Amino acid sequence: MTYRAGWIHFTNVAPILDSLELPPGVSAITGVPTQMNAALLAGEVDIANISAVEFIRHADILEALPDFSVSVLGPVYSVNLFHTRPLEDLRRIALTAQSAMSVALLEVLLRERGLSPTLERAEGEAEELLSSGYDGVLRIGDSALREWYRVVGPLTAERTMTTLPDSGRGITVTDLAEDWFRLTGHPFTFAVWAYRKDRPPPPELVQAMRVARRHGIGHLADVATRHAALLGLPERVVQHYLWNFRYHLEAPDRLGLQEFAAKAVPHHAPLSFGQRPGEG
Ligand SMILES: C=C(O[C@@H]1C=C(C(=O)O)C=C[C@H]1O)C(=O)O
Repeated sequence: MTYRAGWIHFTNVAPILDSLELPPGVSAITGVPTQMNAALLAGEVDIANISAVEFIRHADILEALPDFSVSVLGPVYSVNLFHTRPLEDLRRIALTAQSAMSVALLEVLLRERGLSPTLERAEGEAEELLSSGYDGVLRIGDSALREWYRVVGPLTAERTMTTLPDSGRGITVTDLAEDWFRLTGHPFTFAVWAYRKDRPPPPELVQAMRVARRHGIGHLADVATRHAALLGLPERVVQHYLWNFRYHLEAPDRLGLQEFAAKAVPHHAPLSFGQRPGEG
């Protein structure tokens, strides 16, 4: 029987997925986070890089690979709240239907501040939604990265990725991963590679993923050049964006994940991870 994978193929997973060669007997489909979350939970795929919050919510039936994640310490650049008033004054926020993780993170960050604006699902570009009745817009992934750069860019000799302002064109951009870092001092884990406990991946697939990741990270400049062209962004932006991710679910990432789990899903089942290479 074929083993079925579901990949969220945003640019941030390009260093793992672009050069992945699926072993015989493994097939793959792609989609946005909410589609892949649903596909895994419905049993339509056997493994997927899903929103970490769904892994936490379904910790009774899911297990995660022990050494794969999409995490960051500090800003992520592609999970953004675009807003036209200070956070404290926001009344109506448009959420993206693509994401489970960023919505759960936004809810935690608002609750920590004692804020309760109206949250509604609405698609479209942040700038358009901000001029049609919303004072905040949550966006993720490649389009959020592009919109962030349109608002706060361009980079110059003096303005680097770490010194760009957080506003432009009358819009402020709050990077949710950076806000999480200010609140907790921990990394934030957006995605883990989860599978149903009764359908663990064949070892050849996990090994192929490790090989692909090593290749991607070893050739990050090439990956960035290719994706900068696809995204229509400067190479400098995409190289920094990719370099900034933590792809190995290391101890600090797990700490951040546990802390998020305690805040967002208080009564979750214990999180389970497969064996690390060389363990057991
Ligand atoms: C950081 C990102 O990570 C993604 C965001 C997800 C979500 O918001 O549910 C899910 C998987 C991640 O790969 C992003 O795409 O901007």
